[in-house]
Amino acid sequence: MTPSTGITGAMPTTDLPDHVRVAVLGGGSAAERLAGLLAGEGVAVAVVERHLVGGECPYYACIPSKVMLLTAAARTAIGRAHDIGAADAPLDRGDGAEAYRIAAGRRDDAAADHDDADHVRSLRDKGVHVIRGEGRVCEPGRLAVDTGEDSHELRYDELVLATGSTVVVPDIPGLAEAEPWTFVEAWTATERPASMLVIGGGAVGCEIAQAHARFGTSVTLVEGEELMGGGVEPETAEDLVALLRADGVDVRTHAEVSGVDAAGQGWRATLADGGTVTVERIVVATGKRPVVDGLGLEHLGLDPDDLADGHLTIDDACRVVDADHLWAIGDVAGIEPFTHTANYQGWVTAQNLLGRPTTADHSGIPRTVYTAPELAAVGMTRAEAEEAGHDVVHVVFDLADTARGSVDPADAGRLVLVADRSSRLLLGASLLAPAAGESISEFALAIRAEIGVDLLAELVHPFPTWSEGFGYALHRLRKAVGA
Ligand SMILES: Cc1cc2nc3c(=O)[nH]c(=O)nc-3n(C[C@H](O)[C@H](O)[C@H](O)COP(=O)(O)OP(=O)(O)OC[C@H]3O[C@@H](n4cnc5c(N)ncnc54)[C@H](O)[C@@H]3O)c2cc1C
Ligand SMILES: NC(=O)c1ccc[n+]([C@@H]2O[C@H](COP(=O)([O-])OP(=O)(O)OC[C@H]3O[C@@H](n4cnc5c(N)ncnc54)[C@H](O)[C@@H]3O)[C@@H](O)[C@H]2O)c1
Repeated sequence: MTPSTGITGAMPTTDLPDHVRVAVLGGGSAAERLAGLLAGEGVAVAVVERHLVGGECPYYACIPSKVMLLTAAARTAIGRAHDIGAADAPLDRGDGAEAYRIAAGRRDDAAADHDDADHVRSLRDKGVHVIRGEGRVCEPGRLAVDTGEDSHELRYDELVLATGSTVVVPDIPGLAEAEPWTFVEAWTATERPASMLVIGGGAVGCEIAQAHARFGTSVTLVEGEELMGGGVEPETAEDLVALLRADGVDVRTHAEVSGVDAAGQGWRATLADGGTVTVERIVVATGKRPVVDGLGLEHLGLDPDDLADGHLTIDDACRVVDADHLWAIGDVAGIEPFTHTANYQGWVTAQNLLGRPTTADHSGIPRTVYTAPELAAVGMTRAEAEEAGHDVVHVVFDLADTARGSVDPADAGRLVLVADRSSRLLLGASLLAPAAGESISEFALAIRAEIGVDLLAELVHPFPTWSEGFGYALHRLRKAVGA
């Protein structure tokens, strides 16, 4: 399914500027933050967007997924309340179809029915030129923008690439014929499939799997490695597996889909171990790559085929290395690709373009999977810390061993903390707990501000919260680094 796009607020081509100080290619989260800040200080800035101003986050990604996950969690809470005698009506787990439809209505309201008029208005009110069209560099200092009606030439002094990322579809025989969904279809569909195979167990795959399972879809999740592809500590990845299984998801880690073929009204996936899974719908959630092709970067001396890891290399001011007057922010820069990073890099770049030298520090950027409970991580895993040459110590703390855990045992996951023995600094944290995305900021601050484990261990946490357990874990970590 291709969602409808609200092409509203289009600028008449006669009003398009010929020259701006800063041109921003792509109009997602990163661009909105940057352009708004620059225009607010009187800089002539244009944003060129080929689809929806606001990018993926408000319409297809962060916002719709969180509405569905939160609604699914509320539905599960009703079931639990019934189980402990606090609610009369039992949850009919067999029929989530109607609940899904209602949730999808809320979701589409939150996504403004894929109409970007508010985002366009907000930018224009700040004085940003919003140009609807596909942009590409035609020579240094010039962009050609295909507006659909004609080609407009826009001259710029500085160019900021904010073109985001695109889904990577694995090369599996027969998969293309099955017309697999990506996150776009999964988070815009008005009906939920009866059964679904999700390929890839990163944030996208886990969020899709849990929400759909909780609305009654029969979900199988196949991940080639551990869940989250090794990006979080193994204990919290195991907790996530247990959580999804408790929701009825058939989780297969270290598994591979070797082929897909038609089976009745659906699709049969054959796994490398010889097993098969037959489903109505296949969803691909195997990662994304930066959008660097077709932007005319060769006119700026860059060859997209030669980029390390497929993304542009930026310095700590967000300037593209080995290019002049070129900056990159958000997913296209390939560093901690989240909306909060896009916003942060937009701010850093704005400061630099405004003549206030500012460096980006990506050390304390949190990563959260919004399952219920949430999985959040920041900094390095112990494997990454060892690889980086640190003298690593780590502790694993079970949050069930807290007063809060005795009150709410179903939600207790684990906290893993990683520190460097010689510097006595925290290097990383992975946490599976309710609202982990909120409480991970404590560890993000510690990493970013280099607060040592001795002081952290003396912080007093409220009783009886999950964070009380952080105190116990930090005391153990202090002991582990030694006197
Ligand atoms: C399912 C899902 C859920 C997510 N949930 C979260 C979450 O909860 N929290 C979080 O922090 N992050 C989340 N993310 C990540 C987040 O969506 C991205 O990191 C963020 O949106 C990146 O912003 P951006 O501005 O770099 O890119 P985008 O939002 O992708 O914007 C780039 C824009 O550039 C445009 N463009 C590209 N090429 C051209 C061109 N040649 N001319 C004109 N326009 C062009 C595109 O149309 C697009 O609108 C999620 C991602 C997914 C896929
Ligand atoms: N809550 C959030 O902040 C949030 C939510 C969703 C997405 N995102 C962002 O969106 C981007 C894309 O997320 P994603 O989950 O698609 O990508 P990802 O790269 O984070 O995870 C992809 C997963 O798929 C696995 N995989 C790859 N190929 C496979 C194959 N052929 N078979 C089985 N497994 C395979 C990988 O091992 C990995 O675990 C990321 O940058 C992510 O951070 C963020």
